[in-house]
Amino acid sequence: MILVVGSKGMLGQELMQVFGDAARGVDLDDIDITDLASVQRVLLTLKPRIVINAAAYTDVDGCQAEVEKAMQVNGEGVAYLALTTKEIGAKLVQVSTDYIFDGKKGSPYVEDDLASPLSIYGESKLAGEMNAWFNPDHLIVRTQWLYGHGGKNFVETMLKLAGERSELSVVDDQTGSPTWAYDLALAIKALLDKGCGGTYHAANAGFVSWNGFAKEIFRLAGIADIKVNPMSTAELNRPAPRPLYSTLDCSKLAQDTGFALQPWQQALERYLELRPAR
Ligand SMILES: NC(=O)C1=CN([C@@H]2O[C@H](COP(=O)(O)OP(=O)(O)OC[C@H]3O[C@@H](n4cnc5c(N)ncnc54)[C@H](OP(=O)(O)O)[C@@H]3O)[C@@H](O)[C@H]2O)C=CC1
Ligand SMILES: Cc1cn([C@H]2C[C@H](O)[C@@H](COP(=O)(O)OP(=O)(O)O[C@H]3O[C@@H](C)C(=O)[C@@H](O)[C@H]3O)O2)c(=O)[nH]c1=O
Repeated sequence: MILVVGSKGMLGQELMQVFGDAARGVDLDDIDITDLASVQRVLLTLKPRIVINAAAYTDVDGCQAEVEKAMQVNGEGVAYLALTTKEIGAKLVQVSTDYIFDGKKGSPYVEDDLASPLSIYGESKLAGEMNAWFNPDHLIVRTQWLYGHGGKNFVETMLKLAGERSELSVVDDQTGSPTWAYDLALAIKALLDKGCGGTYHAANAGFVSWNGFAKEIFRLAGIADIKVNPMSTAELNRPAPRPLYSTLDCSKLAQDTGFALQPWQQALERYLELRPAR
């Protein structure tokens, strides 16, 4: 059995869809990953073969203010999962982020590039990656700019704002690859099907700025009566610094599994098509 921890989250819900009957899900009502006794109770009872950790504290600005919570959920929680999965002979899949990089490389990041997080969220997720190594049988999958059904995300925020305003300012100096959580779940399945371990990057193909992403969301959603103005990250002045260029090179994933994520525009189009039904 595959245990999805954080199964009610945005990625967790897609993992439950993709793995179907092979998966069982737990979330905060059943397990608190910051509590070793809770992790041991659930894992020693259920004895999964694989644990996918999709639980995290993902509010990037929130992490900047709540450092201890960020380190506990995104860092220590992973240590507890790694130690306990090792104890029961299970594999640990840890989901991580482009925000472990500083965005100064100027070209897509490969798995071995040096991590240098700018924010507390990025630091806590890097701590989580390192803690995953407590279980030698681990798979770390880094992704970025996720959106999906049933989650708070940029696509849903833009569509909501379009109903309230006629003009928006969106940053045009941060570049990344918007990634559909469903496609990421398929990539994780492909990696597990091939028995892969170590670190992989998985994001939809191509890249864009948040501003360009917003414009494409409105174009595909048929929303013409909204103006999207450019804005710099400095002008937006959010509490947590973000990397300016953090696209992920996903060729290792393609080489080792034969699976490549579709271009981000196609994924977004499909997501918007399916959205009313979900
Ligand atoms: N969202 C994004 O843009 C990106 C996300 N990622 C990574 O992908 C993974 C999935 O992210 P996403 O689906 O957006 O996350 P969500 O925030 O949507 O879901 C996380 C889930 O974990 C639960 N959770 C929080 N704390 C604990 C805890 N202590 N014990 C057990 N469960 C807990 C949350 O419950 P509750 O809601 O009640 O707090 C929620 O159900 C994370 O590792 C994230 O860092 C990587 C790159 C981009
Ligand atoms: C709502 C809004 C956002 N923005 C900007 C702020 C930010 O730089 C960008 C996206 O906003 P978000 O709050 O969705 O971004 P953010 O929380 O930084 O998203 C990140 O989340 C974590 C969990 C990750 O791991 C990252 O890969 C990334 O997806 O758009 C505007 O410029 N105008 C707006 O009206």
